[in-house]
Amino acid sequence: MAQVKICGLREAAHVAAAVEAGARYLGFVFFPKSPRAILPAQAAALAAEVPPGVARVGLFVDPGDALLEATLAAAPLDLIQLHGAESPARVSQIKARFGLPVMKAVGIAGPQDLDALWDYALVADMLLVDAKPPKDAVLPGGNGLAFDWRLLVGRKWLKPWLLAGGLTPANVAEAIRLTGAPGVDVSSGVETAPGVKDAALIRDFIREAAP
Ligand SMILES: O=C(O)c1ccccc1N[C@@H]1O[C@H](COP(=O)(O)O)[C@@H](O)[C@H]1O
Repeated sequence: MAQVKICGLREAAHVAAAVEAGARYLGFVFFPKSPRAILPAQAAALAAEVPPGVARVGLFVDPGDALLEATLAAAPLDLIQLHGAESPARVSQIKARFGLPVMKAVGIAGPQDLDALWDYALVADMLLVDAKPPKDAVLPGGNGLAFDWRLLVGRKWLKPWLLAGGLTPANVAEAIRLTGAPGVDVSSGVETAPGVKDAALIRDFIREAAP
């Protein structure tokens, strides 16, 4: 049964829907350019309602220490998701300085991108295997774009990992079957418009991913 992360949550009703349906990770986006961006104080209010056993994930894009410090001081988080161009050294530095596990996102467009997963597996606690964004994209993730899942067939990494990128209630079961992903992460695929989550889609997604 695949573990599910629902990312980009901003409303208590959607947090509750995800938790009740069995989500294992809930993501809060601390990247101002995202339509899913949330303030630390708002995330803190949502995070306070999350029961033990469900991890509260803070998503950052190339964050400086000051942003991490201020966000972590305001909102209780269990896992830091790094979704920018952070180097392996920066991942190690953030882990050491802030004392939280780190999940590093790696964008995949072709077989040449898979090597980076090995480098990050040495320093990150988890990997997030996502589609590489188009060159002109404003967001480095959360674009609802999938990559060729066949690239992952038969691959294993040293760390737990989640599959992401263009997943929806309609395709997530096939994505898990093909790749063997132990977990999946979704944002756009459970929305009716960018940044607008839908409780029914959240439930559908979790049911399809973790039947
Ligand atoms: O969701 C966002 O707005 C976002 C912004 C910046 C970086 C990553 C973001 N989301 C992550 O992107 C992937 C895939 O999202 P989608 O399902 O294709 O929309 C997922 O890991 C989100 O956590």
